[in-house]
Amino acid sequence: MLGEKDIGKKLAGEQAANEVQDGMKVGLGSGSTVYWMVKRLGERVQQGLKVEGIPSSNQTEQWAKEFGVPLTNFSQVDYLDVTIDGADEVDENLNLIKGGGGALFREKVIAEAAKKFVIIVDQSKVVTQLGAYPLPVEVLPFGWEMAAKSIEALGCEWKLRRRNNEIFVTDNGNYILDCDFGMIPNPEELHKQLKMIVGVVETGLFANMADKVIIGGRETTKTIEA
Ligand SMILES: O=C(CO)[C@H](O)[C@H](O)COP(=O)(O)O
Repeated sequence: MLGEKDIGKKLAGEQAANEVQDGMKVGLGSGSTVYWMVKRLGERVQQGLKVEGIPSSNQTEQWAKEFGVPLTNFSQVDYLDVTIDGADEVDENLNLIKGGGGALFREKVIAEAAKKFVIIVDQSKVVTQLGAYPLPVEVLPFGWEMAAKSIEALGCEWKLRRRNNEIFVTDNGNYILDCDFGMIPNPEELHKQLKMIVGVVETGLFANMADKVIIGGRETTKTIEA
């Protein structure tokens, strides 16, 4: 049986998939909310919907194949009609923290490539200000310790992400630093500062990018548009 959060994720994911139109090129985000979106999209493909997706992670690629969503890549298409992705936090201005699953770099690429960027979350992800969730920052393995020192100097405590006692390695072969900055009053400025640091590949701050957020509750969804 699904818990309350999972019901919200499923409702939001399915609604976003239901809004995809015939012929669209779709950026497929990552995470457990995206799972429901890809599953529903696959059902619609079986019913005749024509779409092509670009996945943002190996896991999403696997789900797309499992559910029968046709895939393409950036050598075949130069834009996406819509990208649908989850988030770890969403603030009142639709700024996001992403990267809990470690797919933030590819997620940012498919978000940038899309005419419309739609976020799907359960109610628990909505906050007044970003920062309770530690900010994921993807760094190159070579000299990551140097990048970590520079990031720390911006005022955070960081942890190198591990999984099963091993260093977590992204689909791009990089590491993730989970950075606790406390509350983040200016996400765009912090993102810019982090991107200046040598070795930082991408940050999980998605400032002023989302066009629409679908929030799944226990029984219904609520939509906020930018
Ligand atoms: O940014 C992400 C992965 O890098 C995910 O979209 C984010 O972590 C939300 O995941 P979930 O839907 O499982 O809560």
